[in-house]
Amino acid sequence: MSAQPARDSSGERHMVAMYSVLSATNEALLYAKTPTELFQRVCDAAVDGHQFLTAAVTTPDADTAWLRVEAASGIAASQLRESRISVDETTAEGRGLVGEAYRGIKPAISNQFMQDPRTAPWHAQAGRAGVASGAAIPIVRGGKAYGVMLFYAREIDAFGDSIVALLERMARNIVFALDNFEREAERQHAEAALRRSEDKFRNILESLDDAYYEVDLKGHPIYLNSAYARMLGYDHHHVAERDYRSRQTPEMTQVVFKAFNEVFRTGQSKRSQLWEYIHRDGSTIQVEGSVLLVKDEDGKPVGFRGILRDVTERRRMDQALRESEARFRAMTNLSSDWYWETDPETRFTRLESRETGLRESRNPLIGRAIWESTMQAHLPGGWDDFRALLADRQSFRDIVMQRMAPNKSPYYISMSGEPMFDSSGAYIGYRGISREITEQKVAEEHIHHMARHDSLTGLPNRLLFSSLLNAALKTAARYKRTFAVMFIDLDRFKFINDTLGHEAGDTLLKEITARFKQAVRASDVLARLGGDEFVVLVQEVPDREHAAAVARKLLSAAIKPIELMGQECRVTASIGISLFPGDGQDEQALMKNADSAMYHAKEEGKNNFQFYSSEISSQTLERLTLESNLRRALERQEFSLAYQAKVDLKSGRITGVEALLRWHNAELGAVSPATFIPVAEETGLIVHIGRWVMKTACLQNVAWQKQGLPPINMAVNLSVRQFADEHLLADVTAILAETGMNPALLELEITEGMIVHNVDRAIKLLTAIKQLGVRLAIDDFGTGYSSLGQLKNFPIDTLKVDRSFIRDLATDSEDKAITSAIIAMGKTLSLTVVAEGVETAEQQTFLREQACDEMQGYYFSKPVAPDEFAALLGKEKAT
Ligand SMILES: Nc1nc2c(ncn2[C@@H]2O[C@@H]3COP(=O)(O)O[C@H]4[C@@H](O)[C@H](n5cnc6c(=O)[nH]c(N)nc65)O[C@@H]4COP(=O)(O)O[C@H]3[C@H]2O)c(=O)[nH]1
Repeated sequence: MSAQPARDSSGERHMVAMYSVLSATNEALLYAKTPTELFQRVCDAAVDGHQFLTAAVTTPDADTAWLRVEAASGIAASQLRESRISVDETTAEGRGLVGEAYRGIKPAISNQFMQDPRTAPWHAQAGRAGVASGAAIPIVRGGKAYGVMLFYAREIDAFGDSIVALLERMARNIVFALDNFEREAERQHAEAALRRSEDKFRNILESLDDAYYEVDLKGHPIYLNSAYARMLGYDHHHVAERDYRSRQTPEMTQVVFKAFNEVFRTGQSKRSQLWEYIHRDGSTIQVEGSVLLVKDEDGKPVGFRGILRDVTERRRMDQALRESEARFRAMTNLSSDWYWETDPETRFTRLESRETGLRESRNPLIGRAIWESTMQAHLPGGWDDFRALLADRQSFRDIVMQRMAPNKSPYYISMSGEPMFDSSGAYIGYRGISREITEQKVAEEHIHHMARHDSLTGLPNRLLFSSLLNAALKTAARYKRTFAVMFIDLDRFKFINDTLGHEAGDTLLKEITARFKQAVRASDVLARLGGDEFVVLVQEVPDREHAAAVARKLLSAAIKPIELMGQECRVTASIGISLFPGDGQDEQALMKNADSAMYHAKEEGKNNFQFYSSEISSQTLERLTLESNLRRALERQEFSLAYQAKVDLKSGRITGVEALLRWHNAELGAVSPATFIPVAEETGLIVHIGRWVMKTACLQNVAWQKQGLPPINMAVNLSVRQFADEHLLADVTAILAETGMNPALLELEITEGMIVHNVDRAIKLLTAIKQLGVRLAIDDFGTGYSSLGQLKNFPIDTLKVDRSFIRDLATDSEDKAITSAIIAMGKTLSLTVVAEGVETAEQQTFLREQACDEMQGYYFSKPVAPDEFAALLGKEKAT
């Protein structure tokens, strides 16, 4: 239905009023904050100018099609709120102005409301309110009716075309305002969402451990998170004040600038850049950084953003790890040890060494446990013991493992290890080092063998013999068996050794060893106790005759001729036998008794064997007592020196003195040197004793001179063992220095036997002694094998003619001849000739006639105590 024409008379007045309504509604549009407020203000404005009785804005309920009054103003407002209006065409309430306008999307006008059948349902109500005409104007949005504005006027024909057009404009303005509200709501919504997302984003950035930055194209900070400030040691406020360049070295700034520049140019992000920053405390921190180009909506670059991670500690740890790894590697490279690690099942996972791996090839052990190799563990229970130890997670040190190398030589390693646990304390395997110790082991075994064997003959030594004897004792005692211990001493060995030299002696010992071995059974034990002493443990000896048979075999083995240094020699043996159990129940008794039986055999003329008997032991005891006392004589200060003068045969004046050793023992009394010197020789004690003699004699000589006595030569005897001692020269030198003795006054007496073999050594040693300024004399000359001709090779000063030639000078013409010859030859060699053991005037006269230089003997003086000798010398000085 179209609007009926409004009355002309009131038309203009209406239009003016309508314009003011329109401007009022426009104002409402400006100020209203919500659609409801807007609707109310529009309705108020429409009613305010009394243009309309009532104005309302309605919207249909989408579900029920009933209209909801959003806002209403004017006198019929309250009725309107209560009245039922629908947009449903099928109902009477839906066919009114509002329903029509809504559905038709155009104004529905009723200028004679009370007569209009469309508005019938509301006539009663309208009549009470004085409604004469009505207009429903749709509020059209997006081509659809959003709602309907309803106007009532008190006049008929109130809604002419121009009024309706204005109302339609009003509706459009409302729509504009609604759109604005919606846009604003959307904007606010978007803004809130943005704010929420920004907050979220910022929260995330703030909770980061890594530094986050956003800078503009000039590098000025736009946003830096707090981790950024923390990383550099500043508070948040400070760090934002300055750009990154102030916290970097100029060189680093260049590096960073280049990276940013490249990102700017290429648009490509950069990651894992390694930069350095200067921390607030001045230290340098290492940072791994990324740069991304930030663009605006138009794709124009506006800045950069990225993450910075402080990797100082990580890199320091990496570096430390690398260094420690390098150190470890250098160590394994330097040492010959292997470093190894295993998994929890003790299978090797790592094996490192200078050569990497085991000796023969690569690492056959990787992936295997050590007991899966060909190695054997040197543990009492073998690998079981080792596995038990590992199961207990015990550390172990220097466990020796062994196997045969392909060439059948033994191969040893020593292994040390400890369990490994991870950071949670869980066991993860073993680690340790191993080293090859084959050489050491072989050497140890060699030493072990050497410690138990004699190096010259390869026979068991005293130590090994002792343990074998003890083992034999146990078995024999348990099984009631008998055995014999035989002590064997070679009779002429010392002589051969002294005259033909050590080499000959060694050859002899080896030969005798071979023969003795043949003479006994394999089950018997032959050992060398030292020197020329052997011992045999003869197993299963049922009676004395059996033992005697073995002894006889040994004797005949010894006596067979042997060629030494081109000479045929013979040695004999003396054998002493003790029997188990009759002659002793233990090692000590059996050995001691066999030893004394052996001495008895010697006394019985050598080259025989003797069984132990209680009678012989007393004699042996004597020697043993002597020996044991002698061993303690030095420390007990039982030695002294006697001094025997040497006299010039022409002038009769004392020219020198010989120091002679005396031993006085509390138990044994005065023991003659002829008795104890050989024992001291045999036992080697003579070396210490001889040193003591030389030192005491020198001190005495110096003391006499200090007493004002004239300086005289001091002769000291050297023994075979002393001469053979490699320290002799050093000893003489040291004694001279210690005592302050004039070397020219010292004369060392040696015997021929000492120098005839190993002539080269003797010449060298004697020459060296001479170079000290010390004189040398040949003692007991004439008894040995040396000829005078040989003597000229030695740097000798004095020749002492042996006492045995002097003794019988008066009666023995041969001795006379020999003595004269020795004196004459000595003279031609410019040696001082001294005659020993001069006891009578005849002897003296003879010697003087032969132009012998000096004499020594009881005739002038016996060996005397130092004081006595000093008196003798003092007396002479006085004359
Ligand atoms: N019958 C007789 N004998 C006389 C006469 N004049 C001296 N004697 C003795 O002859 C020995 C001389 O010493 P020797 O030939 O070197 O013989 C020494 C020497 O070989 C050795 N001896 C003594 N003292 C030492 C020493 O300090 N070191 C070494 N290695 N041997 C020593 O012991 C041997 C014996 O020494 P002693 O008993 O002191 O015997 C001394 C001395 O007392 C005499 O007129 N008639």
